[in-house]
Amino acid sequence: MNGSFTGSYSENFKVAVRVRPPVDREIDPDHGFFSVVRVQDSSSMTIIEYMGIADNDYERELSLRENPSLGNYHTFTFDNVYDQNSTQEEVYEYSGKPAVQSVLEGYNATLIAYGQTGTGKTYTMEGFKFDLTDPQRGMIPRAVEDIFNYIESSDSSDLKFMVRVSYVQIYNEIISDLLKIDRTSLQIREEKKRGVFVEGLSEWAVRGHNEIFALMDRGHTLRATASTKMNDLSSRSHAVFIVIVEQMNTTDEGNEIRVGKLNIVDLAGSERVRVTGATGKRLEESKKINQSLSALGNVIAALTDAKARTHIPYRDSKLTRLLEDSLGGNCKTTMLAMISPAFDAFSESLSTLKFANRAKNIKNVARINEDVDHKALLRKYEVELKHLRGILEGKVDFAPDMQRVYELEEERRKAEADKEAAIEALEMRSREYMSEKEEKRRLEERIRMMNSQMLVGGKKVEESPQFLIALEERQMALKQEYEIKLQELDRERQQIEDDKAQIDRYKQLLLRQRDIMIALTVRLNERDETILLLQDELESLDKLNKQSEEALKKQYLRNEQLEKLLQLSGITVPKKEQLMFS
Ligand SMILES: Nc1ncnc2c1ncn2[C@@H]1O[C@H](COP(=O)(O)OP(=O)(O)OP(=O)(O)O)[C@@H](O)[C@H]1O
Repeated sequence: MNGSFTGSYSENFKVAVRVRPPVDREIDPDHGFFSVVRVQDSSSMTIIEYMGIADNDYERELSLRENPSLGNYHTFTFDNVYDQNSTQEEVYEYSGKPAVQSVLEGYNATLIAYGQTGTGKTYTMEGFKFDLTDPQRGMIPRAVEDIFNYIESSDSSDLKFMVRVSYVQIYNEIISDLLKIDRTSLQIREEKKRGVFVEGLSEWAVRGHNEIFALMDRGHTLRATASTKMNDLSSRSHAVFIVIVEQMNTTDEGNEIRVGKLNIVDLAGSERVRVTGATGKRLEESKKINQSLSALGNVIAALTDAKARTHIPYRDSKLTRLLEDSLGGNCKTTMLAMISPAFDAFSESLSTLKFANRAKNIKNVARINEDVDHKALLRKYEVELKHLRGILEGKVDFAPDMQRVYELEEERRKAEADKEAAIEALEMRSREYMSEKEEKRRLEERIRMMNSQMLVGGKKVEESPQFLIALEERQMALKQEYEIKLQELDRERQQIEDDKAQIDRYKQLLLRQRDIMIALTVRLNERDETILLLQDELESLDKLNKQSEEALKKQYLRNEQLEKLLQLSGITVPKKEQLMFS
């Protein structure tokens, strides 16, 4: 890889801290707010650890004023420290703009937002809406605006640009593409020329900020969809928005290509790691966030170890692997650590500051990525264009096929129209998303206002008429809900009883049938016995009959012998019939 080295090492890894203003829940309605953070100037700050016994912010403040030795004062210096009054514009100007400028010069640059949940990572990175007129817009809209302003202001026809974006998420150690729903379980690869990259991650060529905002909107929607399915996914995943700016400068010596890459990293809230009592899926999520953030801590510890360790454990998590170039590699990185100024968040804030303090010692070596890859898209397009021009010129010289030219022109117009329609649809979705976001913000604002009004009234919220009415309404609604539930239960009970009665009827029927069967069986047995008796009787009668016949036969033979004897003796024997009729 060609490229010139730039800046001192420390200039390539910057750490900034932003202290957000207190939010309503951190403000005492009677005494106001007392910050545990003192910002001395634009690069140093102190966080005060209270060692006394006072148990509320007001008394703590008084006792510290009376006896400052009750405080343990932790002082830090960073490249930039932003206090609660600093504006989005200031934060971008000092911590975002230099990264964008580096990208336009062909460097890799990364902005990492780190901190406890609710400390302002999203506010700093995105703001409320992607609107170029909103003063509260964050780093991303401002960076995108700057990139396209730069491109538009370059009036040299020798300079050509191509901007591509990707949006990737790491959730439970699984990498997925937020701009292509079907691309999940992606793998990280490393090539000598390209450095570390996600294989198969979609890249979208964009022509203006609206197209980028539409794509971000799309990524948000995908994250949100997953969030409903997978229970609060968005705040429990790390997300990286990637903007690649390729520029080709045509000079007499040939084409010079520079490829700058901007990674905007929104880490999962660091305090989530401590979720206790979580079970099942949430416990798994917490463990994975814990693992990846402690892997990040280990990489930073290894990179900043005075003994100059050679092994840096990038491969311990997907997050550190993905950020390998940004942490100790070829990149200009800025870590923005966010903290709350409230006493309640003291220990989280102190650990964030210690983490950021260690990160200050990371040394990156950044190079301009010149002609990083012969497959750089701009170069490819240029070669293709040259080839097509050659063909066209050849055709014009010989036989111009005007019909084909018209067809091609028509195709081009159609493709252009399709693209416009797609862009319009994306813009519309972006607007819808923004207005939803705005609506949500307005509602939150109203709730905040109502809460503060109720407190200003000097009454406890629980005693206010609005609260009592709302309570009564809620009770009524609950009562109705229970009544409906009771009716449903009653219906179910009735149904069960009906079913039971039906089963009883079947049971009776079966019992009756069983009795009939038994009676029939008894009768059949009796009949069988009668048949057997009759058979026995018949057999003995047959026997008797046979005996009689035998006796008769014998008698008959004796009679015949007697008759013969009588005849021989001359005695006439009357016939049987004669005897019978005489
Ligand atoms: N500098 C600031 N000025 C005004 N309001 C701020 C600032 N920073 C944060 N806030 C407000 O504090 C609240 C929490 O901020 P935000 O949602 O950006 O936190 P987060 O760190 O991204 O939280 P999470 O990790 O849950 O996404 C929001 O209402 C936001 O508007």
